[in-house]
Amino acid sequence: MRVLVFGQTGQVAQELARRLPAGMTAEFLGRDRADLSDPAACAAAVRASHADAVINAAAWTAVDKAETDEAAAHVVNAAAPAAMAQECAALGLPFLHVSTDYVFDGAGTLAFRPDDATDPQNAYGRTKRAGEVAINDSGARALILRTSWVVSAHGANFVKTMLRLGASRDSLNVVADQIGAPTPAAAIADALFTAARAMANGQAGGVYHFAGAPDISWADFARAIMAGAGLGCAINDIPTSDYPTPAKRPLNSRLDCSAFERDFGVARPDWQAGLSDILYELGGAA
Ligand SMILES: NC(=O)C1=CN([C@@H]2O[C@H](COP(=O)(O)OP(=O)(O)OC[C@H]3O[C@@H](n4cnc5c(N)ncnc54)[C@H](O)[C@@H]3O)[C@@H](O)[C@H]2O)C=CC1
Repeated sequence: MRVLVFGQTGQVAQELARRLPAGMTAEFLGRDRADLSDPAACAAAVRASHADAVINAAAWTAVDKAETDEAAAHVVNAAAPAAMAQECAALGLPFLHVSTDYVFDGAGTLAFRPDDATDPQNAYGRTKRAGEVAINDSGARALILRTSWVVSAHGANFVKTMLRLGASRDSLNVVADQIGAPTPAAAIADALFTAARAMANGQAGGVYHFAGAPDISWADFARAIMAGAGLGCAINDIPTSDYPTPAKRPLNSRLDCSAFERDFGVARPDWQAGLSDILYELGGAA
């Protein structure tokens, strides 16, 4: 089975490259070969690929920057995936796309289910939601996998930020009223491959949630990182209101992942084990 992947240097794309299952080959398109600012070029890349399935692991992920450049983020997060999906529909290929908890408003304390009403609270979330809608409208057999708080040993993410700051500070203030789930990029890669194979064998797609377990606050996650890395940096709980950012973040990022486990047999990954693997890879484990 041959898979075309948009993305090469991102967290999920790198784990897809490292975790390619036996019996699958994959071609990875970095920005140099497929710029998502050019949707027609993305459609052409799908057409030229002769793949059995297409995975989009590339996205505009600069959440705060999207506030001031929403039009450009929209092209990358909505118009380009729409073009990919339309081409997949024309060719009869399964299309797998990664989306985000930020499509929800973050209200309440219950876990969001895939069919709950969306109401993004920031520009990034609006562009990602627009991508979902366009993919659904494309007629492609598509799987939209919403995830949250992606972490890995590469790229920019919360684990690496905490390790950098924790090495030089005695204490850090971290928001304690945003609850969600760290999700190892490695687990997302495995989930995408499982779903791609199932869909190539005829299984239907849909909108699914996939996030690590258990749910936790950013502050408690920071404590787990410091403990795992053997750093003595103390974490002080602060409310979101004490850490203003250009883009509003949802307080409740809990995702109900039961449908993905039911339909694809993949349970929520244990982020604590994933964190240990990341710290080991970075050489920072105690
Ligand atoms: N990072 C996170 O915490 C979360 C990420 N997601 C979603 O997960 C997916 C994967 O995210 P990550 O791997 O963490 O992101 P990342 O930021 O590590 O990687 C994004 C990739 O997209 C590429 N890219 C950006 N603009 C491009 C363009 N114009 N043309 C071609 N490539 C372009 C980047 O070069 C990079 O390789 C994305 O769809 C993202 O929206 C969802 C929830 C949380």
